[in-house]
Amino acid sequence: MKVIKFGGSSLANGQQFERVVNIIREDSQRQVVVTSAPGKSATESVKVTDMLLQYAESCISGHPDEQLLKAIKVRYRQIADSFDVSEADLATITDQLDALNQAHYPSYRQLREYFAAHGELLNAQLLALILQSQGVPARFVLPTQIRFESKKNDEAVFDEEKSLDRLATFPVEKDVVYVFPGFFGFDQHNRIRTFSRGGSDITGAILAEGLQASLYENFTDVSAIATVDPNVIANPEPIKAMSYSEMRELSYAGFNVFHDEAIIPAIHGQVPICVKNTNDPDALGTWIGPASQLKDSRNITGIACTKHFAALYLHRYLLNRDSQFTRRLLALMADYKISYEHMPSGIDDLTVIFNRENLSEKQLQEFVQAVRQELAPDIIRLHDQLAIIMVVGQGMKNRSGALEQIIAPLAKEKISLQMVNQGASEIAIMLAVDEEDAKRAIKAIYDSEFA
Ligand SMILES: Nc1ncnc2c1ncn2[C@@H]1O[C@H](COP(=O)(O)OP(=O)(O)O)[C@@H](O)[C@H]1O
Ligand SMILES: N[C@@H](CC(=O)OP(=O)(O)O)C(=O)O
Repeated sequence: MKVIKFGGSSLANGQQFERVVNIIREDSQRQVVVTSAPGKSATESVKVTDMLLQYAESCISGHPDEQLLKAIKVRYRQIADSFDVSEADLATITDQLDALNQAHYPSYRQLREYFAAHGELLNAQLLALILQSQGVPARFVLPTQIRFESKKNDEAVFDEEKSLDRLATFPVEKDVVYVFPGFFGFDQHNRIRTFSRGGSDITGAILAEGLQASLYENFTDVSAIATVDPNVIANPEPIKAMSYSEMRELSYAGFNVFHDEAIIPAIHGQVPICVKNTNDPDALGTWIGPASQLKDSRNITGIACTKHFAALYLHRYLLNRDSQFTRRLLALMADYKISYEHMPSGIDDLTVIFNRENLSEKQLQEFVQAVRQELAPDIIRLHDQLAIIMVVGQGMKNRSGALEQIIAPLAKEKISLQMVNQGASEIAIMLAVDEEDAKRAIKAIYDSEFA
């Protein structure tokens, strides 16, 4: 049995749904289907999830945007119109949108999540109806198996163990196609909670693990994962195969074609993943699995980049002897809700690199001031507007000269390197450069390996 997930671009309109139906019918092993909400395509410029979140804000403000609600219904109607879905059946779906603003929610956060989840909830119901109308024995499944724990601060934490327990008793009958909505599940109070954005990939992965699928197929709008984000460099080399660890490093560092947290259930279940293109289903796509099964591994598999980082450099004589220094720094970071990404250190120096995207300038300055006061470093320096480039490759493991090969093209291009970390992960090298140099740096490294 295979789990097959379709992203928002694959389910954006009626034409895309036709392709999806054909892909499901083509292989009788494709029995567990996960849907995203209708996304963007050449003709649709907005994701339904974003429309629902905007609608949620209008309801919170006390002025529900009825035009927007209508526009969301139109998205589902346009899909239904491409098939044989009756008015009555469509109404069972769109009526659920009318009910959104009538329910009571424990918090605004939960209201937003509940509204957003309806993008996938309704799309899965619609796909099940469409499959049935085409003679496929499809069943919609409310994902009560996907479990979250709502914490005191209202955060929802995914509970893999409880989810697996529930999935262990899920009966997969021969020839039946099960359609699950992605992106959300239920907490201990049986209230809807969602993953972070792009989280339908995680639903697919946990179903693949829990139902012991032979393959997790993830259908999107590119024929393979490329060595570099195609929005940064045009027509980059495709990656035919890579290890779970390579994919996790690359997706965390900026390849948002696949959610980084979706790798973990796949690893636990040892289910290989194949990323494929709904618009070109015969293309081989990218295979992701255990490193031991890779036939050959290049020095560099991929180069990912994320902007909006800052580095705080601290210097104090004999800093390494002060066992409390790092602990107090991390406590301050927790107070400001900043989580660090990298922390290279030396005898007298420590740099902490963090994503500052959700910090205002004022919050950032307050944090720096608090560090100055609490820790009294001899030198404190903030380097803002950094881009983090992760160069990832299974082939770099235990290979001397890997770092030199990556850095040499940057020196040639006179790009100044703010930081390098070839730390805990033996398959990834982190480079920090000024944001304005990021694209040139990626191109220089890419050209030296692939051009
Ligand atoms: N390295 C990469 N290789 C391929 N696509 C990438 C890469 N990095 C980012 N992307 C982007 O990811 C997109 C697919 O992800 P997404 O838009 O979330 O699709 P879906 O709608 O299927 O969930 C691609 O169209 C591409 O713009
Ligand atoms: N629809 C949700 C969840 C998701 O996974 O979407 P997609 O598969 O289109 O990335 C989002 O937009 O975040």
